[in-house]
Parts: sequence; structure tokens; C-alpha cells
Amino acid sequence: MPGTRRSASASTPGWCPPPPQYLVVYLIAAACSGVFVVATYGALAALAVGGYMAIAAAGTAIVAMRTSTAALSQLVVYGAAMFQHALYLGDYTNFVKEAAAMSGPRGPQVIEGGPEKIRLEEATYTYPGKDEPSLGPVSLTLTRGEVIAVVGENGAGKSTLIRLLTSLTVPSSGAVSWDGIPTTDCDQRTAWQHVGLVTQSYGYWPFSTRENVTLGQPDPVRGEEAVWDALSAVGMREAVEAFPQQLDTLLARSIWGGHEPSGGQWQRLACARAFHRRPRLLVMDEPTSAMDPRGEHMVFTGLRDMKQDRITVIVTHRMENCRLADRVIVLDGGKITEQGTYDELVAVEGGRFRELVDLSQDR
Ligand SMILES: Nc1ncnc2c1ncn2[C@@H]1O[C@H](COP(=O)(O)OP(=O)(O)OP(=O)(O)O)[C@@H](O)[C@H]1O
Repeated sequence: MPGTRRSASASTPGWCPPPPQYLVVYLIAAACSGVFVVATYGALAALAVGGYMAIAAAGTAIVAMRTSTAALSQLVVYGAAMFQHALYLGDYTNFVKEAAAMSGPRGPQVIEGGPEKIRLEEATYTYPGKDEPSLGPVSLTLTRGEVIAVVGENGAGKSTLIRLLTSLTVPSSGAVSWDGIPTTDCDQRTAWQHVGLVTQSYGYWPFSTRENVTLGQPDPVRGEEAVWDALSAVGMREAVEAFPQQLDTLLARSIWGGHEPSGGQWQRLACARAFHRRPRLLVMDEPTSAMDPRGEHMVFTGLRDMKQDRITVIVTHRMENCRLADRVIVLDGGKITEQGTYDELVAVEGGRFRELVDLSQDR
């Protein structure tokens, strides 16, 4: 990921020099060590010259000292590394526990073929450690074949709504159900096989172009053809054809022979991955934020072409994108304040959606 690939240096944001007291401690320790070494070598030399010790014994003592010093240094280095790794392990264990707590309890029910209807009934979600719900109560029904746009200002609860819809988490109160089965009763792994989710911080990996598209769900029947179709749907076909090894090109400049796509191309690949899955529930959170107008147009045309076989949800801050949706849902302070078609909502004098449209046109 950008940022994590760069090594830390004085010019890297976030790098800071060690505090001066560390330097003082280091200098004192180095001086003490130097004095001790000189004194020891001096004593051995005096003993050897004075005839109190054989020269061979003094030489052996020096070799033994050097060996034990190196071993001791290694012990300290490995001890520090172990301590550091134990801290990472602690963080990882806490992360797994918190993720399980956020995800909530699940049952064994399997929904064959993915959801045809998703229903939220007075659903709320309160984040761990918070007193008030960040979302809800919200009641809503989504049906296969529909494209729904979710809009609202920052912090309105759009991402939280997505987590509930996709069964990434379960409601704190009320219910979210897929075809009448509460998500708390659904088997999480099989449920997620039906979900394609492009988040704001989409993933990209130093793998081949093909793997970046098929990751998680290769198409064993259509194989390469399905990969090219997904790339065409996001307008990436020509770009990938120009890559040095096309689908086999490694997408990482740091690897020999690798190629680094641009930010917008990475985002197109993330959309291609979601399209390639052909999920029953396709959710895209700001899917075109880094794309040029042509890329954005291709993605939204692709979404429209695919809509019949799935429930499509798009979170967007670009109001124009709402025109393609069958229904627009406006969230404000975690609640649904308006819903309807683009034309219906934009006609509401003093409405929040109308205000957001006006603001976006003023920019
Ligand atoms: N992991 C979390 N822990 C605690 N509170 C959270 C967490 N994630 C979000 N929130 C809070 O929940 C509320 C809704 O956040 P959410 O991310 O759903 O908003 P959003 O509409 O998607 O915002 P944006 O447009 O900025 O992406 C915010 O007040 C936010 O501070």
C-alpha cells in the first residue's frame, strides 16, 4: 500500500529523531565499555610482561573475552527483538478479539444463491466503547435488481450501514435479515461468498494482474475470459494489454520486471475484482474517487449492465452518480431522513438531498 512500502527516513512523515537523553545514556555506556576494555587489556599485558601469566594464557583470555562479548551482544539484540515481537503478538491477539466482538455471534444457516431481499427492521449499531448508536434505528428493504445510492455527509453512518447490510457485523438492536433469515443466524463464510465489497481503502497486492482480479474467487469455468471481461467493464483492457506480460505482469515496481499501476488504475482493478466475483450483493463505497471521468463512466455503465442479478449499493459523495440509482437514501446523523429517486429528492425545496446537490454544483 502507498505509504507502507516506503522505508522510514528523516524525510518520511512520522519519523522523529531519538530524544537527547537516549544519546547521553548511549555515550556514557560506550565510554564505560571502552574504559573497561582498555583496563582489562592493560591488566593482561601487565601480568604477561611481569611474568605472572603465560603469554599464551593472556592471548586465550583475550579471545575468550571477545567471543563472550559478541555472544552477549547477540543475546541482548535477540532479547530486544523477542520483546518487540511479543508486543506485535499482543496487538494481533487484541485485534482478533475486538474483530470477533464487532462481528457479533453467528449461526449455521446457509443462504443458497445469495440474498434476494435484505431487510433492516429498526436496526441500530453502537460501536464498542460508545454509549450512543452511530446508526439507527433504520428500517429499509433492498430487493434484487435494484441499484441504491447512499448519500450523506461525513460521519452520517454510511459505512456503518454497509457493515450491517453485508453482514460484516450484526445490529446492536433490531434486526437485519437476508431472505427472512437474521444475519445473526447466517453462516458468515458462506454469506460473504455472495458479497462483493469495494471499500474506500481497497486492497491491492504485489501479485500478478490476473491474481489482483481473481483473488478470493477465481472463475474455474470461464477462466481468463472472465478476467478480461471484468477488466473491460472498468475500462482497463487496453491498459493491461500494454503491460509487459499482460495478465501475468507483476504489479509492484519493487519486483524485477514489475509494473506499478497509477492510483486510478488500482481503483479500477479493485472494481474489476468486485465485478469478476459477480456477487449477489455488490457494495461500492466511493468506488471512483481516484478515477478520471472515463473510468468513472465505465464503472457506472458496468454497474448498470450487471444490475439485474444482484442488489447493488453505491455510497457516493458525487451527487451526479445518484442519477443511475433506482433509489437514493439520504443519511443524516445515523438516520434515514429522505429516500426516493434522484428527480423526486432534488425537487424537495429545503431538503437535505437538494442542499447536497446545490453544494456540489457550486464547487
Ligand atoms: N470503529 C469505530 N469505532 C467507534 N466509532 C466509529 C467507528 N467507525 C465509525 N465510528 C463513528 O460512527 C459514526 C458513523 O461513521 P461512518 O464511518 O459510518 O460514517 P460515514 O458516513 O461512512 O462517513 P464518511 O463519509 O466520512 O466515510 C461516526 O460518528 C464515527 O465517528
